[in-house]
Amino acid sequence: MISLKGLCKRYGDRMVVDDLSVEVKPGTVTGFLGPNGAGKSTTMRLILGLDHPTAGTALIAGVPYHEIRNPLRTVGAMLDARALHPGRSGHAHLVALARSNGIARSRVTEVLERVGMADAARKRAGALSLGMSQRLGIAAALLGDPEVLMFDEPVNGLDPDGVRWVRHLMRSLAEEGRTVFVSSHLMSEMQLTADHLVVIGKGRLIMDAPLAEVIARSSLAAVVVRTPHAADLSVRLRAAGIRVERPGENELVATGAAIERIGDLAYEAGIRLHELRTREASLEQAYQELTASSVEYGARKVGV
Ligand SMILES: Nc1ncnc2c1ncn2[C@@H]1O[C@H](COP(=O)(O)OP(=O)(O)OP(=O)(O)O)[C@@H](O)[C@H]1O
Repeated sequence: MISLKGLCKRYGDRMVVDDLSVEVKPGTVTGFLGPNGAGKSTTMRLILGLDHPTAGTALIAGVPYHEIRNPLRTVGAMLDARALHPGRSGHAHLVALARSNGIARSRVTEVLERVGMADAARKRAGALSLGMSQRLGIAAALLGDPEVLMFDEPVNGLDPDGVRWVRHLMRSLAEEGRTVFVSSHLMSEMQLTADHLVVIGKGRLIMDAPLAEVIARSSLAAVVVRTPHAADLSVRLRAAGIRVERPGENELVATGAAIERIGDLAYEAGIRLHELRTREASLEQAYQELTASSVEYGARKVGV
């Protein structure tokens, strides 16, 4: 579990993380979304004690990072896959990390196998492709078998196979009961990976809800009806306060009401239906609506 309470970070006169209160729960993949500069990486850095909050707290398993006795065994993170000594092999990097954290050397082999790079880990880190560096960064995060995992843009620059692999890994880590907190700009991928979403804009919380709810709340979510009496039904639905569009002679699209209500109103009016279905918005669409007013390459100025 990761708990943020009133978390704030100010750089100069900019509030880049602004009063964030969120609980990131175990057993789920929580996607962390927001436009460029929204404050996602800063929030992750604050959680990992790499920066000090201006106000508020960030706790992992109930304690601030600097009070965790065995950090690598409690939380694993990949913030920047390229942050490795380029001359050292991936294997040597993990062995050093394991040694300095009291983790058995056998665990290095285990995690390298889990990320599918048992062989490539013998190469110099500087000679690894971006995809392999990402895998190595993920291996390092998994080394201490931690209950909490954080990944900043883990699929950045990966090919479709790599993206799919990361998705399955995130899902299996959550199924093992771990807390998985992952940022990404790839909405189509997040829609397939995350159970829950935390969306921020200009450092502030915009949404903290299950993925399904975020998508259902989109104004583009609608009920599509096909009926030979579309004109009659439109009148009935509008009278009931439902927004209706008529894209075709025998078709209408209703928003702002559940599918059951549309079906009941049609039944009560004795109107025959040939089709009644929901139209889901994509996460991309829902996200664009949510963040429309936050897409700006700057944060709120303090006191403004
Ligand atoms: N050390 C720093 N000093 C001053 N400003 C900073 C510092 N680190 C980040 N910022 C600023 O804080 C804001 C938030 O940056 P951050 O990297 O957390 O956003 P992000 O949501 O991760 O963005 P992206 O999606 O582009 O990675 C940006 O305006 C950035 O320029």
